[in-house]
Amino acid sequence: MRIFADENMPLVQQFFRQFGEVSLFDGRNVSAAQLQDADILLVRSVSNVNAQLLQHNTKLRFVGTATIGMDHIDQSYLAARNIAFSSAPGCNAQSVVEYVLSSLWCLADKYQWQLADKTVGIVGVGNIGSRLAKALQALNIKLLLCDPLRARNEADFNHTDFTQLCTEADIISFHTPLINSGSDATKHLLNAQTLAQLKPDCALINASRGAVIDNNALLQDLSRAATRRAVVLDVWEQEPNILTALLPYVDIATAHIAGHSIEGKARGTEMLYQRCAALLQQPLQQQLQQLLPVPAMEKLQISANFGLPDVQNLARLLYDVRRDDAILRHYLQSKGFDWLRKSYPPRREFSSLQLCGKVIPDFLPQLGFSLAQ
Ligand SMILES: NC(=O)C1=CN([C@@H]2O[C@H](COP(=O)(O)OP(=O)(O)OC[C@H]3O[C@@H](n4cnc5c(N)ncnc54)[C@H](O)[C@@H]3O)[C@@H](O)[C@H]2O)C=CC1
Ligand SMILES: O=C(O)C(=O)[C@H](O)COP(=O)(O)O
Repeated sequence: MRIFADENMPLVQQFFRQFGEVSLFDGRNVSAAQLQDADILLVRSVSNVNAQLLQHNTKLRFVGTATIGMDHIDQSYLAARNIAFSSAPGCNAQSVVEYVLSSLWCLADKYQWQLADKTVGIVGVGNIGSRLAKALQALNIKLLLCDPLRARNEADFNHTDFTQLCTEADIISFHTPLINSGSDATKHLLNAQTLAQLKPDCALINASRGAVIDNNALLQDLSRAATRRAVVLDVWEQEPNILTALLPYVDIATAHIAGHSIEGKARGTEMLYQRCAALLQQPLQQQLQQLLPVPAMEKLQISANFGLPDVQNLARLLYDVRRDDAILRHYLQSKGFDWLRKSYPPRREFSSLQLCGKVIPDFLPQLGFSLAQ
């Protein structure tokens, strides 16, 4: 069995060698000729899997993307060819939540906000959006939730229409898939018209897909003297060739790494491994927990005096998004966007640090911290 995998897929050898020979490729530049012998194809978001890429391959049985987003996969084409497909739903959801939390804390420091006075609008309340909502509730932050699909299917879902959310939110965080057309399209959901409806100081966070915000319209908006909004962008239109004119206006700019915690990426590989094992009717020989590196900090003692104001310091032990903003601003021009992603420095999730103490406040597990056994 021949397995072809993106070179940026951690632990792929360890998981997949059980099924056969693993060959690695550069996901952004992979060609149809390279993949003609693949039985199993494992990609990340930078490879468009479609008729053109698979034109020379007649034996492919499985395509897996170690990502949540699937906008790079032509699923109808795979179904028509009877090729099994899987994404990795939720694999890096916690990583994105921690990115957004770190961004909020950085903005709160920079602009001296009291986050408890802010109303955060979450657009797209799936795996990431609902975890984020739980974390923000733990921090006593007011929420508006917008998810028309959930509103249609769940009678008790407290939905706020996007237009209303635009006028009422102090901060908006986007967590939708990229949907190009139809009544729930998210492409350019935030455009010149909807940007004009926002409060002049409404902050924006986009860690979903770049094209959910019309980047040219955003540039126009941010260039206006009347606009005073804080902006966090992890994703950009036309990656890797991003609109660099936005950078001076953006408070936190990162290279599509919100989901790139060690756990988030490796969980994606493991989910595809489990799916493949089921498809090939093979036993599971590997488990992520055994393959993850030991974290630099394993345990921390919490005293009875630990309170909500201490959470930010605790979280910063593990991740501060300003590191990634600084790396982008320093290296984007000389090394490029894809280099920033490929050379991403290690980041562990909150759960890697086990908290010990007689009384652990409820808000800590709600934020994703784990308790010592
Ligand atoms: N920056 C990064 O590193 C990462 C980005 N992502 C992006 O985040 C997206 C969301 O991830 P998950 O929460 O795991 O996906 P999910 O599929 O669990 O949830 C997406 C939610 O968006 C809702 N939705 C769809 N259309 C909508 C619309 N027009 N308005 C409002 N809500 C809408 C859906 O009903 C669903 O509840 C992914 O599709 C991916 O594009 C995901 C992981 C990492
Ligand atoms: O899961 C997703 O969707 C993402 O956007 C990933 O976190 C980043 O995807 P890659 O480009 O690393 O595949």
